[in-house]
Amino acid sequence: MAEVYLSLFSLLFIPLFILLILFLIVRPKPVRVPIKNRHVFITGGSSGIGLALARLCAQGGADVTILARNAARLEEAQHSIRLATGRDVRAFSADVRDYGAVKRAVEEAGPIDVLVCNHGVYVPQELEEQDVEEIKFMIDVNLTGTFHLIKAALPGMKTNRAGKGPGSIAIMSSQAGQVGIYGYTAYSASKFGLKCLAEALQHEVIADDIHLSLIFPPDTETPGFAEENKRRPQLTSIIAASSGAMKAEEVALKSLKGIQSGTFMVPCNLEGKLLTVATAGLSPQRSYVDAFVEVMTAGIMRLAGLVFQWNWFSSIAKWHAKK
Ligand SMILES: NC(=O)C1=CN([C@@H]2O[C@H](COP(=O)(O)OP(=O)(O)OC[C@H]3O[C@@H](n4cnc5c(N)ncnc54)[C@H](OP(=O)(O)O)[C@@H]3O)[C@@H](O)[C@H]2O)C=CC1
Ligand SMILES: CCCCCCCCCCCCCCCC(=O)[C@@H](N)CO
Repeated sequence: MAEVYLSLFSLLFIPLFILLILFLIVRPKPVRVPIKNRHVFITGGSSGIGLALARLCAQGGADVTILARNAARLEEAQHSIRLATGRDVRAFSADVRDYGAVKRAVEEAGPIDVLVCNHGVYVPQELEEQDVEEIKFMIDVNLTGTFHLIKAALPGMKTNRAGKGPGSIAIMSSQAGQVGIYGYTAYSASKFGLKCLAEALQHEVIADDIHLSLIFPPDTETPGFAEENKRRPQLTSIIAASSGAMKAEEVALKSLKGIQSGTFMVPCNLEGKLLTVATAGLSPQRSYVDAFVEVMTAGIMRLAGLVFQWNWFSSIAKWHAKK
């Protein structure tokens, strides 16, 4: 009998003890990042997820600035946001690959409270088939472009931060930035790079009350995705379908909630939640509840991940057999 009580006790006590420890040690500490009356700067704000997020932030009372290359699409976006929210947003035409142009735009826009690096390009193809120029294009826009943007914006973000409350740098990754998949060698590499950038940068800017969020959407219905689909290898689509598709507005809503709660890794759907727990590794975690889930399910999540890999390699083998 005593043994039963003892095992019952440890069954309850050990998890509660872990929960208490996590409550005490999770870092950085929880934070709220407001957007009302604050300057939110969104790259790629003229289309898809960025446009949906710009509209949402304008609705929430933020002063929104958007940046992209194509001036006509920027103007269209300004018009549609004004129609939907009654608010004016500012727009800058620049290529994130051009550091000088990014710096000029960011300086003219004025100090930023919430920087959303959402711009991105994706041209899927097997590495052997893909032109070197296309590989460089994805790395330059997605990864180097984000470096340019953050470098240009940081001095302004840090100025008088103490008087303005918490700031945020949000980076649009992808579920293909959590696991490498067929057809995405360059794209996944560019998105994985963003994760390392965010982890290291969080250490550097925590003392300035600036908080990083990495957002990991699945396939999302956007103009860019429609283009991608015209040339996406069949196997890429098969593997990507492991995670359900979303609408740009849904991803924008998850993104905003993640930014406002200062969450470091922001999943967008149920599969994304599993993927985020499975790939938690040594990432910062502010929520002791999420940390508890990560600790308690680590083994079973690894098992689930291996089952997914088994399934993906089976699809690849089947596809080759059919050829
Ligand atoms: N849609 C999806 O399935 C998924 C998308 N994502 C990520 O979400 C982000 C947004 O994607 P989505 O909304 O689909 O994309 P869209 O192609 O619909 O929009 C991309 C935006 O980025 C801008 N942009 C592209 N290149 C540059 C550049 N060199 N300099 C400045 N701005 C640029 C575009 O404007 P312009 O061309 O005028 O410069 C446009 O505003 C990307 O980072 C993408 O990787 C992640 C997971 C899934
Ligand atoms: C342990 C549990 C694992 C759970 C599920 C794993 C599901 C992985 C699916 C990966 C999908 C990648 C989509 C990328 C979309 C994208 O970025 C392009 N459309 C271009 O933007």
